[in-house]
Amino acid sequence: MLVIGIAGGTGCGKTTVVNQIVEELPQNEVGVISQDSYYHDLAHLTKEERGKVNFDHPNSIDFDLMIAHLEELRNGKPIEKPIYSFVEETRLDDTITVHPRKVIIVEGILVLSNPKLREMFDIKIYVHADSDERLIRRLQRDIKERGHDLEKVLHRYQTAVKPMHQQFIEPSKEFADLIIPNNHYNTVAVDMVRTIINENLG
Ligand SMILES: Nc1ncnc2c1ncn2[C@@H]1O[C@H](COP(=O)(O)OP(=O)(O)O)[C@@H](O)[C@H]1O
Ligand SMILES: Nc1ccn([C@@H]2O[C@H](COP(=O)(O)O)[C@@H](O)[C@H]2O)c(=O)n1
Repeated sequence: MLVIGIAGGTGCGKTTVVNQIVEELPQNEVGVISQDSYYHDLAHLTKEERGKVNFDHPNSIDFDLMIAHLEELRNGKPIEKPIYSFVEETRLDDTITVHPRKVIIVEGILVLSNPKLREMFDIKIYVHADSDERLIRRLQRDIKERGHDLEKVLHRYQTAVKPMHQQFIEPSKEFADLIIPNNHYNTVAVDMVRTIINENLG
């Protein structure tokens, strides 16, 4: 199994890049695990309390479960991946079965900052976009898709997203084998990653 880790700050385009990579590959050969699925279950907190959690700090992620799941997949076993609701800001009761695949892509803001997880990647990629680009994209996405208002997005950006990016995410760039510039759509880089994957599938 080939395991590819893809990190980068919020709004840099990780999900978009992963979708573009996967789009033209055989569906049953490639699987995706997103760090977003592994936020700790906060069902015991009220919605107001959940709203105050720092979702950009490594402690907000259940890395133990994420690593255990990746190990299971590498051992040829299926996993029950949690489902996270950004609107409710907690895990849902349901899970999704993910089967082992020849290629697994693991994406998320902090996936290169966790040493144990990082060691499991055969290829480490960091997607870069300037912070102003990322903030603009984040504002548009969170208001449209994640049920947040302008004030909430900006407050979170200043109090958690930006400081955690500087402390944990940006420094993890040094572990990358490949940095994808993504201020603009980067089809060349996407094609290159797809070529590497195809070589492994073939
Ligand atoms: N290169 C790009 N140029 C313009 N918009 C982009 C680009 N890449 C992604 N986006 C848009 O930015 C938003 C955030 O992208 P997404 O892939 O969800 O980022 P991430 O997963 O890193 O948070 C989405 O609305 C997406 O359509
Ligand atoms: N309840 C939550 C949980 C997380 N976030 C934000 O998601 C960002 C990471 O996801 P990306 O798709 O943007 O990489 C992270 O910056 C968290 O602040 C949230 O808004 N609400």
